[in-house]
Amino acid sequence: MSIQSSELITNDDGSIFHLHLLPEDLADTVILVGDPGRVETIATYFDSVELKKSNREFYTLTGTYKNRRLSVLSTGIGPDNIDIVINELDALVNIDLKTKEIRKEKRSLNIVRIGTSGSVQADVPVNSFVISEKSIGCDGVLRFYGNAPQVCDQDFEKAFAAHCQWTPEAAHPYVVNASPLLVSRLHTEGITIKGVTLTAVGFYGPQGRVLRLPLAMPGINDRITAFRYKDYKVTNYEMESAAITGLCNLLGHHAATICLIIANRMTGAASADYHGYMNKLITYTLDRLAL
Ligand SMILES: O=P(O)(O)O[C@H]1O[C@H](CO)[C@@H](O)[C@H]1O
Ligand SMILES: O=c1cc[nH]c(=O)[nH]1
Repeated sequence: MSIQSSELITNDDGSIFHLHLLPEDLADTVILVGDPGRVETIATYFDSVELKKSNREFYTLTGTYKNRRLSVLSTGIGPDNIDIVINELDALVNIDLKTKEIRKEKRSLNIVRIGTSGSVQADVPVNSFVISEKSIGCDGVLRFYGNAPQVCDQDFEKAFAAHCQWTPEAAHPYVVNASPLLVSRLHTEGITIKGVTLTAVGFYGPQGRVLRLPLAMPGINDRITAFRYKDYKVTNYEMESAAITGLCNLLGHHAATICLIIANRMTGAASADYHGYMNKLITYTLDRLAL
C-alpha cells in the first residue's frame, strides 16, 4: 500500500521534502550536528566531497574520510527538527520515494551526533567528551509514537520524575539507550566519558537557566545533579540526543551522541577554547568511525 502524497511530501526533483536529498546522496553512516557551520568544519578533514545540498537549516555534505563514505548533516537546534531529520533519513532508505511504498528489505543507518553540551556534574569538566550511553528526553517527541514504550526504560523514567519532582504539566521524561555497538566504537577509556544525557526542549528555562523569568521547577538542576539510578547519574544537557536515539531505536537504526562539554552548570565555568576542542572531538570521532 502506498503512502499518500500529503503524508510523505517530495519535491519536483523527487527529493525528500525538507532535506532535499535523494536516496543515492546518503552514506550508510550519517553524522548529525546542530550547527550548519560544523558541517563545513568536518568536511575540511575529508579526502573528497561528492555532494553538498542545503535547504533551511539542513545542510548535507557527503564525502570520504580515510576511504569511508560518510554524510554530515546539520539539524539546526532542537528535538522538533529531529523528528523531521530522522523520519526523512529513514524514508530515504526504507521507502521508495517514487511509488511511496515501504521497502520489504530494510536498511539500517549508523547515526552519530557530534554536539555541544553543558555538564551538570562538577567532575565532568569543560572540554571533556561525553558519550550518551542513555538519554533522557524531556521534549515529548517520542510520546507521539504509539510504540515508544517498547524502547523506553520505564523504571528509570519513574525514578527520575519522582526524584526531580517533575511537573505533570511538562512532557513526561522518556529514557532510551544508545546503540551499544556505536558506544563501544566511540569510547576510549581516558579520552571519553560515558554518561546520561538530558535532552531539553529549550536552552534557557528548559535547562534551568534563569534570566528574567522564574522557573516552573525551581531547584531542578540541583535535583538532577543529585539523582542516581543504579550506577547512573545525569552528566549533561543538550537538545537532540534523546529524540535521535528514540526514533532510531523505533525505526531500526543505530544511534549515538558524543558531545563536547562547553559549559559546566555546577562550577560556572565555560570553555575558553570551544572551537579548538571541537576540532579535536571531530577528528577523534572521524577516526573511530573510519576503523
Ligand atoms: O552544538 P549543537 O550540536 O547545536 O548542540 C547544542 O547546542 C545547541 C544550543 O546551543 C543545541 O542544539 C544543543 O543540543
Ligand atoms: O549548556 C548547554 C551548552 C550547549 N548546549 C546546550 O544545550 N546546553
